[in-house]
Amino acid sequence: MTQEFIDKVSSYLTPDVDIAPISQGAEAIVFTTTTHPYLPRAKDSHQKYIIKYRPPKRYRHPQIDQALTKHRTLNESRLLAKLYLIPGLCVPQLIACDPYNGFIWLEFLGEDLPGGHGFSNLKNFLWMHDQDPYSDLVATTLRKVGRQIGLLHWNDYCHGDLTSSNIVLVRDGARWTPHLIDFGLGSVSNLVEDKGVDLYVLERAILSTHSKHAEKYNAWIMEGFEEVYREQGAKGAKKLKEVTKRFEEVRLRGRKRSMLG
Ligand SMILES: Nc1ncnc2c1ncn2[C@@H]1O[C@H](COP(=O)(O)OP(=O)(O)OP(=O)(O)O)[C@@H](O)[C@H]1O
Repeated sequence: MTQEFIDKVSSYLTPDVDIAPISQGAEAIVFTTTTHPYLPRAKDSHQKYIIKYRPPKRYRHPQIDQALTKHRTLNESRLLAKLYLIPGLCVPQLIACDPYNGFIWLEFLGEDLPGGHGFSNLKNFLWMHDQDPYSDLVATTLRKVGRQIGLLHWNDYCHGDLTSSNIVLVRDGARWTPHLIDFGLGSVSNLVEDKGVDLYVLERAILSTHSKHAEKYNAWIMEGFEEVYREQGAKGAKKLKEVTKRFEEVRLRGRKRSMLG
């Protein structure tokens, strides 16, 4: 992560806002902060927030770059605000958005897993349980992951980059509640194609990182996903058929593609 960006962000936010970089992706630099954008700091509070910043891309024409940053920041913020209102769906709460400068402030989710297993995203959680992959805890958590995706799709939203790192687990006693993060490529969509691709991307992600147990893991995710649709009666069952059929087609296309190289 370049110091130049950190200094730029720090001077824009003023020194009153502490920032610690945690990730630099293709799109954005993500920081944690203990400062809320407009509430006073509670005494002894260890509350953390996320600041997601889309830096300018020098290779783009400045005006196009500004317009794109504004569009993507707004798109992600709007989606999060709408998704947060869907009962049962778990996404980070949107705290503030500065689309012209490419900043989003979010609720911080998750924690460090015990035993140095890293941050509590689904990928690390599955690594942590590599020795007990068929435990009730793993099965229940993966079904809950499937339910989150089911709820997202049933409400006609698609994620666009559904990997196991973009599913954060929040501790709830001895259990975990999956939350979906990173809606930078998300969309409002009723297209079965988009839903099939979401399911395929996650299936591939799990296959590539947890190949030994991937079949079982993906089956549990699909159980949770299907449950949500079936709860909607005949209409849900019909839509489920369409999505799973397209998922199978996307999978076949993916196989052909990987055979051809
Ligand atoms: N609300 C959140 N709570 C906790 N951690 C978060 C949150 N949002 C993002 N992160 C952390 O920051 C990382 C990057 O965030 P995000 O995926 O939104 O950015 P990105 O630039 O689109 O990333 P990438 O290009 O790698 O997909 C996440 O993988 C996660 O570890």
